[in-house]
Amino acid sequence: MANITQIRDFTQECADNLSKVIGLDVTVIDENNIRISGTGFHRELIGKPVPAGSFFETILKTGRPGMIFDRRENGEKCRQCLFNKQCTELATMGFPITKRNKPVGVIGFIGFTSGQREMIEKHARSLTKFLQHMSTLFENKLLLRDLNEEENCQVHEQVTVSPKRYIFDDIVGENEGFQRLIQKARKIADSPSTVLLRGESGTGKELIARAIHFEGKRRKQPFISVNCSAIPDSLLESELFGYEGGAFTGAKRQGCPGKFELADGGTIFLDEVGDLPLAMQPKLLRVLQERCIERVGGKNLTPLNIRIIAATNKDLEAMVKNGSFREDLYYRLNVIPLTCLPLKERRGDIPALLTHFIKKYGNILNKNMPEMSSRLLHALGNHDWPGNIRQLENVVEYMINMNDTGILDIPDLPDYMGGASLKPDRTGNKDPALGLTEMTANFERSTLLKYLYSDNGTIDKAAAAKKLKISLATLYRKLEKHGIEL
Ligand SMILES: Nc1ncnc2c1ncn2[C@@H]1O[C@H](COP(=O)(O)OP(=O)(O)OP(=O)(O)O)[C@@H](O)[C@H]1O
Repeated sequence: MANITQIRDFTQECADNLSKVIGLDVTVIDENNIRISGTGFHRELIGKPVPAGSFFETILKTGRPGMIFDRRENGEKCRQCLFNKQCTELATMGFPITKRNKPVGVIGFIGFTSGQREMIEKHARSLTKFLQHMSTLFENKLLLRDLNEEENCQVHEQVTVSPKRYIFDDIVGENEGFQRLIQKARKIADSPSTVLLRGESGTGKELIARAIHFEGKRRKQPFISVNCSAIPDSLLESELFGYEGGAFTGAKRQGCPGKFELADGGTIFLDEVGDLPLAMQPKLLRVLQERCIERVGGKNLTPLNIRIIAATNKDLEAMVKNGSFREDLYYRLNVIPLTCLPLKERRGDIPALLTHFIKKYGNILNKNMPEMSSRLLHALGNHDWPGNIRQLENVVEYMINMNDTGILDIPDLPDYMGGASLKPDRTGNKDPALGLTEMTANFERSTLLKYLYSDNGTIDKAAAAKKLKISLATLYRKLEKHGIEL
């Protein structure tokens, strides 16, 4: 269950803005008497406890708002405070922040000058009302967080409000095409425009969607991920758009917000958007066009401020042609198309990805970082990777679990990798239907890959050319012919 400390970025942002507009200092404390936000003098005290016996502590204990117009005259309210003698505040007012009727913090205004003291006295009523509204806003924020966490654990695991924060620096890959993609993604992180991520499964689409969100202006707001293909058609509409109380049998009495509402202010990631049933497509189109939603069983439109990032591995253009995907929706989604390259087109990134995953799973599984034999590196560099980076990651996780020699090698590979076919000197001639030309090309490709890696696993083109008795220029030509990017 969320506590006020978890929304301290938000409370600080509110405190800063309020202070700027109203001209008083603002502070917020949590249920343990720790100052979590503050402006002016109190900014320096964030993270520290407020003095024992303070006026704010009393508000927290009693759950009742209070004010001191002039500390010099109403001194009795501060008598218990340990800081009483040194305190330079002239006037103050505080309002409890409650969650389900229980005080969980206090928000208050403070005046240090006589001008500020007069302001508090003169506008006491409206300032109290204002603090009350702020307190309600914080409570709503906490309740929404709880709801998100609750939803996260519910039946539809595919719909997540995930805390996984990725930034572009977490994304591994030096391949030129991949770097171009990252540059474009960085450029549009702050923009509100819709993004359509394309690419095979496991190529990093969600990772990039998260990095766009967490490096953009919306980073402090929710990132809601929805896998459109995993939610039964009958539930999809209420999951996405929410429902009003009594909208259908079994509906919660108070209704329920949908994922679009939960993403308000932030980003919704619609994964597998190509699997959205035709009947749902006009509803998504409406959100894209009008930026508002209507709950199931509702009569009102709710305006939303959301960024939409969609992803698919489907051939949407072919789907538009055969009528299974609406053309108008396709164009609305395809504003900023970004394509993630399959691993086979960026094999040069395999060593760096392997190192990255070895480090990751070495840490997770609490094992010393194992090394990798160069023949395993050759073999993995040469594999087809139909499951792309996700498959590569799974293979590393499996091997680290199984290995106890400290050096990962071919025998550590999972059986489903087809052990023998991964031997480093494989020719790739598994398919009996291949003709001599393809067999020769496959052999040439795997030989190039085999020789490119030096014994310590690094790539050495000059040494490879020398061993293969070809010039460096010929080596480059062949690498290009086989689409090997290093
Ligand atoms: N460039 C990368 N650097 C580090 N890890 C990566 C990279 N690309 C993908 N991964 C990892 O690979 C896994 C799959 O990535 P992700 O879920 O983003 O792929 P996807 O294209 O969205 O897959 P799907 O289409 O199946 O949903 C994740 O664990 C992710 O962390």
